[in-house]
Amino acid sequence: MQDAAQAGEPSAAQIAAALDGKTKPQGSLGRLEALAAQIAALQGRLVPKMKRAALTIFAADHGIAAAGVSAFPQDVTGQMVANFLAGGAAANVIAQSMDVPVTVVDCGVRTEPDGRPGLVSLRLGAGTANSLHGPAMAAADAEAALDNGLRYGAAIDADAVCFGEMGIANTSSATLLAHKLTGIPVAVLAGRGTGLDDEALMRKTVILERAAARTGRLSPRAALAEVGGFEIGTMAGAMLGAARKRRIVIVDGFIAGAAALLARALEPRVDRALIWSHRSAERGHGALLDHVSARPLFDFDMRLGEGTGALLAWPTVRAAAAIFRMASFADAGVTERR
Ligand SMILES: Cc1cc2ncn([C@H]3O[C@H](COP(=O)(O)O)[C@@H](O)[C@H]3O)c2cc1C
Ligand SMILES: O=C(O)c1cccnc1
Repeated sequence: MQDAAQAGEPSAAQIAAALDGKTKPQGSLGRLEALAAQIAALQGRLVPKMKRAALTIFAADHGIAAAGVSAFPQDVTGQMVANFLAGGAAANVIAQSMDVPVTVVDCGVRTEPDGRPGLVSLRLGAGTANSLHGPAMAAADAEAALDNGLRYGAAIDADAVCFGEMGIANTSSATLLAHKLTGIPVAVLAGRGTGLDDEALMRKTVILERAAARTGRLSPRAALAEVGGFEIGTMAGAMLGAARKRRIVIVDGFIAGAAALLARALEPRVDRALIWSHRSAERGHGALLDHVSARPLFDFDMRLGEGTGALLAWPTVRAAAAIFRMASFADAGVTERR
């Protein structure tokens, strides 16, 4: 639902009229026009500013990794954090190709990364506990993750924020969180993650169904505490913080999608800031997107995370904002349709 425009800001009708007055057949830029309208409504101006994007990668470890739900060992989380800081990961090279700066936020990697430029510490511990046996984190840590994220997200100096994540076994935490928030069955949401084979996926599904059965219906905050992750909670808070400052939030894949579900559950108005970048190849992502009636911009069979999908959407978001700078029929002396 479109929010009512605030005093002095263009209404949805005024934004639509501005787009319709540009030198093109009405609606001919298709979904780019819908994106443009969303950006103008969020910023409350007819010529929105969309110059700078920034990527943040939220990283943390997950106790449920001990249940054998990932194809990779837990140490890879910390090793990849070092790789991000050295500039060697997929997210780094894609971001660099677009001049987008990268920040890594340590939300609770098992072994604390060495302080390096580009690293922000919002650590809540050395990873979560195994949610198969008990709560992943204390209620106070869930609250702290959201608060840390809120402050961090509000302080990012960019017109659009891309959020990615790193955390071995976090497709499991995202599956459980999305299940608790939406009621979509675990078996629909659980996927291959880093590359489980058929048998390992069956085992993962059984394990996650057991973990889900440990608790009943949960509030959003309780769901984060019971089955979530430090990086997922911090990212959800950052989505809220950035959206409150009227920044576009470009949502990445399955795990970021679960964080967005949490952010929406806490504050439905965040929706006006969210742009769902891509449909991940991770099994449950389609069901998650359908649940929020989101139609992502593209489907590249990607299933990496790190914010790689969000980054690829950035040039399209920037181009969408630019169409407000087109000449109108009147400005350019172009004859309008009969
Ligand atoms: C080398 C490597 C780089 C990654 N970059 C993102 N992920 C992705 O895979 C993980 C989730 O999958 P699962 O739940 O199966 O562990 C997350 O860290 C996610 O960001 C990676 C995974 C690996 C192995
Ligand atoms: O869609 C994602 O974000 C994803 C999928 C698999 C593994 N890591 C991330």
